Amino acid sequence: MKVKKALTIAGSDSGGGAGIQADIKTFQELGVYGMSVLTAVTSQNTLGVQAVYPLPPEAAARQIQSIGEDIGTDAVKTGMLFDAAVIKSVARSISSFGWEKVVVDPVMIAKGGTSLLQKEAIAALKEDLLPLAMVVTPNIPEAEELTGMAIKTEEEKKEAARVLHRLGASHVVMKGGHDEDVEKAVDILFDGENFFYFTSPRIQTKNTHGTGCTFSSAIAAELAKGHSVYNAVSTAKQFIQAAIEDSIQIGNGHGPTNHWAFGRRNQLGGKALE
Ligand SMILES: Nc1ncnc2c1ncn2[C@@H]1O[C@H](COP(=O)(O)OP(=O)(O)O)[C@@H](O)[C@H]1O
Ligand SMILES: Cc1ncc(COP(=O)(O)OP(=O)(O)O)c(N)n1
Repeated sequence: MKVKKALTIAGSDSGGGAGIQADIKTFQELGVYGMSVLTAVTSQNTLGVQAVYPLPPEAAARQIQSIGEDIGTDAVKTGMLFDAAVIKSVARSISSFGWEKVVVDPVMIAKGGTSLLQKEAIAALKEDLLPLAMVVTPNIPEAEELTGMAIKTEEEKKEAARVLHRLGASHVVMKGGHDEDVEKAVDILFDGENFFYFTSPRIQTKNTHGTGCTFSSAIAAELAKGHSVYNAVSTAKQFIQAAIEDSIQIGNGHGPTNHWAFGRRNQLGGKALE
């Protein structure tokens, strides 16, 4: 059987809603063989992040080497990288294997406010990783950090996308999950020339833990299958919409999105799950 493969380079979320766990579940649901390179272990649940245990940069390099020298991958997604040394090590390893379908989710801060990226690592993210990105997927606060711009209006979002494209990312998706006063969740894709809008109804729920991780890993899975960036983002948007609509009420804080909703709905002809 010929399978497509995707690799996530990210941190572990013990609660299973974000990080490596969200990525692997998404890969599986989208029919892609998932592999993981761990950069940090977090003690985390629906209430937030209780502790972060970063791994040394050699650990990431060695794991990537093990995968690259034997199995290979059709696409890569990066998530929580925590510090500059890990970012540089990951960028070197990705370049050395010549992997091109790279989705960079520039994870900075978890929902409860815990930092998942050191402030001084932002320069490395811009200089070392963005030039390798086929797609970068910032939320608005992340785009503000990366560009140094205050982003409020649609024109500012488009200008930020142009700046990130100039920094080397071939496609930019400006995610609209944080525009809570807007009725729709609007993500804007920029390919260096044109802007494309992906719009869905905003779902009123507190269970949005892991939305960014799930969205970016869905893009990586679709790229691994050979789809265009536009089609990959389009499927990822449908995947995350279903995952939030059918989100899971567990724990006492922000519950996780539902990774099996998209596939099960397709089996049920589009109906929401009971
Ligand atoms: N309440 C919501 N309703 C519908 N879509 C949402 C909602 N919140 C986030 N999204 C979508 O989830 C994806 C991740 O966005 P976002 O939450 O901004 O990322 P992050 O988790 O990195 O902050 C985007 O496609 C965004 O439009
Ligand atoms: C280990 C780990 N990686 C990334 C995140 C951030 O996930 P995200 O999808 O942005 O979701 P929220 O944290 O905003 O719920 C994380 N929390 N943990």
